[in-house]
Amino acid sequence: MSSRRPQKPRPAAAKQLESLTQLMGHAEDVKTLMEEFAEGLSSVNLVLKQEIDAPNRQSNIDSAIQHSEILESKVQDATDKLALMNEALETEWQSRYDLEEQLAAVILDEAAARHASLHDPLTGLPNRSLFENRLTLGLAQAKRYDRALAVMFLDLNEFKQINDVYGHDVGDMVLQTIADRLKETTRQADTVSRLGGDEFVYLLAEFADLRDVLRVAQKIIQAIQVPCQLAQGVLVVQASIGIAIYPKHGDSAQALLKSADHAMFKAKRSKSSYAFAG
Ligand SMILES: Nc1nc2c(ncn2[C@@H]2O[C@H](COP(=O)(O)OP(=O)(O)OP(=O)(O)O)[C@@H](O)[C@H]2O)c(=O)[nH]1
Repeated sequence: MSSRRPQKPRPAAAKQLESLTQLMGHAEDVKTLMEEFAEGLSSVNLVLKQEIDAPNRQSNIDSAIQHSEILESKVQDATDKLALMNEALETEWQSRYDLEEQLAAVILDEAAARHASLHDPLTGLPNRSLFENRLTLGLAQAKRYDRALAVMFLDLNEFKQINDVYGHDVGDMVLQTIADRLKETTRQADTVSRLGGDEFVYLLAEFADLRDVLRVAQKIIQAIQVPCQLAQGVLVVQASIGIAIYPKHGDSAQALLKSADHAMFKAKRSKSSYAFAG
């Protein structure tokens, strides 16, 4: 799991704001120059109009030309400033684009880190932490609406042998196959999680009565027993399930998990596929 803290884009944003403020200053300069230019041009036009009947024609023309040259240089100055502004604006756009990309990457990183902190890397199933959150939430709802809730603790039988005989990689593949089947048998309101090793837990938030819970347990048992077709051969895996019901077998997340775990051992000892707590 990555623990890298995402970079905050704040200093870059402050810099961008400063540059934009400078740009506004430039824009004001250019606006003033343009206003001066328009004013100057109309005064030159006025001089040229008056020139038609003027007694000192030559000196008036000289002064108008001089005035016009000054204006030309001001226009050149404004044009240069505009070019600078364009350049600065392009830089700002590029920097805005970079910041947006940076921000998108930070958001993706955060989402990936959050997902990794709540899921099992081998199977992609919710991990213990996410399961406990959902169980606590489910319990709060069950208490509020006076409903029952079931926790099923599931442990594969003789899984160690698979590792020992076929190797750890094959063991991993079996765990992934079982996890995929468990996902398929889980309804949207329910949660299945891998606690670690060959242990999985189920949270059943909605069911009418115990027969419903048993039906789910049997569905899980059957799904697990479907032979795993691997390059190394065909493997049949079996599981033992312990079932605890709120409020009968516990009224906290820890108490229910503990009761379901004990029931799973009871099932294992009696070689049954499942057993209820108590
Ligand atoms: N391949 C693989 N094996 C794992 C992983 N995590 C734990 N294990 C192994 O899973 C096995 C779990 O064995 P246990 O549940 O104790 O024993 P078991 O053989 O299933 O026996 P019973 O539960 O009594 O039927 C151990 O050998 C662990 O080393 C994993 O991520 N991958």
